[in-house]
Amino acid sequence: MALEVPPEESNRCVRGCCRSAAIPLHLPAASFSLISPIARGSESTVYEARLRGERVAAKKPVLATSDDLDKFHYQLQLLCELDHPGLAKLIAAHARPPNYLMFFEFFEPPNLADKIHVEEWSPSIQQVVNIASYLANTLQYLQVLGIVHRDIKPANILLDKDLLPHLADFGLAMYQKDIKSVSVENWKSSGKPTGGFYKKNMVGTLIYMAPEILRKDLHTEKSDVYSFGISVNELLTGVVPYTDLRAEAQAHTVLEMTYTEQQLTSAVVSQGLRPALALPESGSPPSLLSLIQRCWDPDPEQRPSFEDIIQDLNAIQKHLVTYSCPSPSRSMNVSQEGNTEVHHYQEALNWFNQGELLTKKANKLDHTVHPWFDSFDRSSVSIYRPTLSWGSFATCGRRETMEDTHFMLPCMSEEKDVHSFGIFDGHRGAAAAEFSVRAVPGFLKQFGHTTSPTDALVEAFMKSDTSFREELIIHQKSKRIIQKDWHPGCTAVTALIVRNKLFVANAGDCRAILSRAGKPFPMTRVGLNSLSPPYSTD
Ligand SMILES: Nc1ncnc2c1ncn2[C@@H]1O[C@H](COP(=O)(O)OP(=O)(O)OP(=O)(O)O)[C@@H](O)[C@H]1O
Ligand SMILES: [Mn+2]
Repeated sequence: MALEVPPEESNRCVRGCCRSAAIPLHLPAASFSLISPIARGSESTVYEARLRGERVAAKKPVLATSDDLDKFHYQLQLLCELDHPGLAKLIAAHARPPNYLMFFEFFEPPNLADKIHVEEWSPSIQQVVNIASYLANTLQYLQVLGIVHRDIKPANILLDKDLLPHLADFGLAMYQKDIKSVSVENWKSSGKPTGGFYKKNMVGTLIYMAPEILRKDLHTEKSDVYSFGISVNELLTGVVPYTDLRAEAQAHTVLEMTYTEQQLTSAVVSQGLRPALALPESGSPPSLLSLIQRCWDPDPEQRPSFEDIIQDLNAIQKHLVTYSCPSPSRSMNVSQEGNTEVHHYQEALNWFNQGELLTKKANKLDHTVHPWFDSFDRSSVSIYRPTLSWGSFATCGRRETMEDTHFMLPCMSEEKDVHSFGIFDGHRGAAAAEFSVRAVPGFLKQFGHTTSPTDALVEAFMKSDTSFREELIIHQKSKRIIQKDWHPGCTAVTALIVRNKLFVANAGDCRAILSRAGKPFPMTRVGLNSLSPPYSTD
């Protein structure tokens, strides 16, 4: 086998139907090796593997028929189109005989199912809402692309080290348009659906399957909503659906002893049987329990869309955050808002999460160098080390809601001599300020490994600005933001202290003032997007 792959062949599969500018689809044999199996399914085996020295997960499908091969190419085409931080990312594939393999970003076991039922992990309500919310965002992304996943369940959800969920297993995923075309074809050719049609369309895992799927109707986004609801309840209760057991090993036996497949199917379809809902005594907010019940409504039309789900979860999350960690700005927010129930539609999006998600993705890179310290003379042993104290106060002013945000990150990186603080003053709503308060420090950490402090600040500002605009456009396109001509923004000021140097950056009219021996010293110029030269803190 050739060691090198000609460049024109590296980004396409053997048939030429799968192409990607970014993902190599034809690898030299020497570039990868399979180490040991992680999971064996009926359709594929997943291995821990190495790809160009990196630890990855390799999925090797069982390819027994030409139909299996078609499915592999279909899945690969679909995966090549996806790019979202909430997914287990495809990083390469080998789509040529004799080896058909897909390589994914590696996630340390256990997956969410094993975490709940083998480790018997009991997440807090906050953690459940967080996971549900990230997952709903990912599913919303798929829905905008017209994709249904068709196998949402905890075993297909992988966790990163921050316990954020990444959706995996696109073995059954399809474009909604293709599901329709299958049905039309079948009706045309035989006048009624064939057995093959039933088999092809009735996929997924029984306990997570919506009644319409069990009735052999077509799968829609709302069938994914159903499986999502069952999964969130499972996370909340820790119990395998339709059993009262936490540990999976016995649960399967109990499930089989209690119901045959047909009995369970008919109970779910005709008698509205559902898993036992989490109890309010467990601390689950009633709004969360009602959301789960709406997700598993027998009528798909009555189930919320992922858009609705995200909106509900954001409201729940806000409530939880407000009560579990009151901060000056948060509590101010509550007292100012009182119990007004008016929610602006665009505020239903969780901009904090959006900003964080974005930088999380890139922060995975493992860096060792830190050029921020390069500008320091290492020979000067006795450099001045400032003693830091910090605090914040926020007040809402005359507005109805708080539109300003801030972050305080003393000792922001592994290097304890780096500290950062920032304030964002929201304009036309809090969206940009909420997004930036997570995005700017995220990007600062990221760029801190490649550029000088000044460049890192410039880059962090610019990148947050462009990313926020991109997010806005995406959500406007997906109709999560329906308000026309809405242009939220914010001004910003950030202070970055690296050892004994202070760097200040501002955009717009946020000001930083240094008090030097009681004398005010302006660090920023109002109205200009400016970066101040470094000031020695001594
Ligand atoms: N990227 C990954 N990193 C680490 N582990 C993974 C990864 N992808 C999959 N796994 C592990 O392998 C298991 C099976 O993966 P996946 O669901 O993609 O394959 P499958 O053959 O379709 O499985 P099944 O048929 O059982 O649903 C997952 O539950 C997870 O534990
Ligand atoms: Mn799976």
